[in-house]
Amino acid sequence: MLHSDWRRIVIKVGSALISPDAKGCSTRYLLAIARFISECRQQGTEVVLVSSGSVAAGRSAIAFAHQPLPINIKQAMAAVGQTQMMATWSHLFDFRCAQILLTHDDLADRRRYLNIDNTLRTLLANQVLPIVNENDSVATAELKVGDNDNLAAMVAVLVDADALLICSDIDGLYTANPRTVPDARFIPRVEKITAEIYAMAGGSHHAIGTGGMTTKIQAADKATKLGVDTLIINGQKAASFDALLRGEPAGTLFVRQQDRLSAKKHWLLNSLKSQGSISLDNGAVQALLHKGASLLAKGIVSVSGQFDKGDAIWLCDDSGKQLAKGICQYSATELQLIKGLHSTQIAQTLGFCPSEEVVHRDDIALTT
Ligand SMILES: Nc1ncnc2c1ncn2[C@@H]1O[C@H](COP(=O)(O)OP(=O)(O)O)[C@@H](O)[C@H]1O
Ligand SMILES: N[C@@H](CCC(=O)OP(=O)(O)O)C(=O)O
Repeated sequence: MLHSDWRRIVIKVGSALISPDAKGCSTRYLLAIARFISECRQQGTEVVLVSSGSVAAGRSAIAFAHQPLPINIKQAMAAVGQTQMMATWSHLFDFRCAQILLTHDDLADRRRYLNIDNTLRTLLANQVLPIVNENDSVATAELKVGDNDNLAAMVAVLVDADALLICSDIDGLYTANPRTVPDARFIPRVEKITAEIYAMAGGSHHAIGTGGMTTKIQAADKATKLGVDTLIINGQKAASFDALLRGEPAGTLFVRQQDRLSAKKHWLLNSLKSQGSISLDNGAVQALLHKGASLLAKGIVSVSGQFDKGDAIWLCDDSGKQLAKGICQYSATELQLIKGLHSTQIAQTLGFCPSEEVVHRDDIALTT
């Protein structure tokens, strides 16, 4: 049985597993990974896949002999390889897959961040497997996250994942790159990511990987700070997945620094500045405080301040007491129009309905 705390996981698969010979996609390693993903879903764990490999898979289609590859060549390769990569994954599953291509800008812009969050939640709720990659064909160097290890960590935080599994071509973290330092020792568990841990990491040994161990440690750093356990495992060995499915350790575990929910609550309450507030009727207050429910338009009595979709706002009772802070799916202007309405009336009033919830339960932190 998979780790019982893992209700939602993000699995990142590196280029070396998708395209081991850098000549199109191969199922050599993907079969075992696909079987693992299917098994996780059968056990009730939701999965988001972050898949590299578009550049590696499209490499043979675009003529270019020199290294490093210029950006326009990589973009053309990615445009060819992305469709091949998606087709390869889709053939390995008997459920639907969805493609999500992101740039750094999409994650930095609050409005787009929320849209991605809503899309991913909707896909998961409909048992579709989201397959995320960087939008390599359009993103310029300045717009790029740059590597899928960091992208996967951002996605793991975005979807409130319990764990991030980084599947690579090596068993996990060693004290130095074992391909160049033969007596490097394997590290099964990292309690805290320090400068010493960063110093162990070297780059990739092959031309198709991006970042090597450095970007994996950066990813683990980002994710564990926000309550996401991070594992680096060898995706070339089916035994790694069998061990995880039996609830046994595999690879290198970077232990999360604090509970995921308290990390998010801390971030919401202390890092996000509130841009406005809404007051709620008694029914909404009770649902918020005692049922852990999302906030619907029906329970909103009044709106104050000028805030935009994606801003943090205070949720107050009718005396103005601040009960919780949350990320609002609508602007203040839109809320003025839909306050007190049933969710089914939102679309006919605004002409659109990005979300039935005004503030989703995952985006609410109670003050007490
Ligand atoms: N300290 C280290 N421990 C393990 N691997 C390391 C270390 N430093 C560098 N590496 C290299 O990182 C590689 C994995 O990163 P990378 O090639 O980018 O893979 P991926 O395509 O899976 O992202 C390993 O194959 C290894 O050559
Ligand atoms: N987005 C790129 C992959 C970037 C990347 O981080 O690659 P890797 O180090 O193999 O995970 C692609 O699809 O080719």
